Amino acid sequence: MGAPAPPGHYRLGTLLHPPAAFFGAGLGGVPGSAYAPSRVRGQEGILRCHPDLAGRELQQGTLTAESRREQSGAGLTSLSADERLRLAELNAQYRARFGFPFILAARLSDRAAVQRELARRLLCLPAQELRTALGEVKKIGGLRLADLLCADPAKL
Ligand SMILES: NC(=O)N[C@H]1NC(=O)NC1=O
Repeated sequence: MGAPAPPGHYRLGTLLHPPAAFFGAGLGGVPGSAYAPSRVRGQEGILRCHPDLAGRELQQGTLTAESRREQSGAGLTSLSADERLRLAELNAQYRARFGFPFILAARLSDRAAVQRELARRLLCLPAQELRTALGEVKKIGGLRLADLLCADPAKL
């Protein structure tokens, strides 16, 4: 057994053996109850398990291997100091506005698009943003699962 994941991380295992909240309160959707407070709390809890893009964990080298690979693929490991600062400011504004970190499937993006998308989504309404962020979590999980199964993500 390895060391437990540092706070603020989710591990692949949590995507593959998720708590009931992941599918029940989290990503599933029973029409009519989608905005019950406990459901929203469960969903936000899932989002808060994600590390910031180009955030502290990346700088400190404490990201999971999967996150590091994804963030590196989007060019977030080779940002200039200015780009890093700008992203940190936007991440902080986003977290202050929505109460959870900005989430994007980094493997489907690049450094310019990450910053553009972060600035755009900062202006969205909270309920809409919650849906978008959960959609990104699904994409990240789907891509990781496809890797494990050596499958085409579009066919999962
Ligand atoms: N905040 C955030 O989106 N983090 C994640 N996204 C991704 O593709 N890998 C991550 O670590």
